[in-house]
Amino acid sequence: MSERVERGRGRGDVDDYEQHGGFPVYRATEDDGGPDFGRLVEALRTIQDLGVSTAPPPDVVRRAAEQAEALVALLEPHRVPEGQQPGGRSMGLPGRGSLLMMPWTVEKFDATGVRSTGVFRRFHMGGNGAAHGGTLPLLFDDLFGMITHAYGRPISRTGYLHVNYRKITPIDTRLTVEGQVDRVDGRKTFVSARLVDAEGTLLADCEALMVVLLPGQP
Ligand SMILES: CCCCCCCC(=O)SCCNC(=O)CCNC(=O)[C@H](O)C(C)(C)COP(=O)(O)OP(=O)(O)OC[C@H]1O[C@@H](n2cnc3c(N)ncnc32)[C@H](O)[C@@H]1OP(=O)(O)O
Repeated sequence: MSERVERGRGRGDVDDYEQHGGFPVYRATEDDGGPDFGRLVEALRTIQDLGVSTAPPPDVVRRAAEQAEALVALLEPHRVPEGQQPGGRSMGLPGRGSLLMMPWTVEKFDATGVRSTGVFRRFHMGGNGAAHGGTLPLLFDDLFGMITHAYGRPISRTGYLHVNYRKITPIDTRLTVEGQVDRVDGRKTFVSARLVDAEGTLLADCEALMVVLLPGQP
């Protein structure tokens, strides 16, 4: 991905990252967390699934709480500042190894657009087997960040994001999201994307405005 980062630069209005605002460009790696980081993240996601889909007896709850607290104690001494943790920067892992982002896999990443596939998991569920409505903007917003970056635009933030929920988005079902830059107007980058199932049925579409940050803007 660092290669992609380099390739993306220079196409925007400002190719010097010192000249505009926003967060620093963090170095992205394939396996910054080492060979077991993917296992850890996947186990933590499964714990999130189990946390919302099990009803264990009290003694199991007590033991699970003790083990969870032991894991917290193990990891706690290793906190690092933003940009130094592998979570969110491990480009070889689903969702870049982030517990916040959808654990999806990027299939296409270039200036013509970005495509990603994956499933909404049990812990993403809102009700009746459907993904929570708030998880779709997260999926689209993260995709738009990648699209903007792949297009070579300077660091931008989302000005607005409009989702049309066309059909129920099922959990535990492989889906595809794909989008692209539609138009650039000064600091404004207009982007759009579609979420479809394996048959190509449109589940949701989204359009958004990404605004290039000015120097000093956070
Ligand atoms: C390349 C890496 C990509 C990373 C992607 C990260 C994705 C994210 O999730 S970011 C988090 C969510 N977003 C935020 O927190 C943003 C919070 N808002 C802000 O910081 C500011 O409002 C910001 C920077 C977007 C715009 O503020 P400001 O710099 O004052 O710009 P402003 O002059 O108001 O707007 C610039 C242009 O955009 C337009 N615009 C801005 N917001 C909107 C909006 N909501 N609707 C319509 N137009 C808008 C303005 O009309 C203006 O247009 P024009 O140049 O034609 O007059």
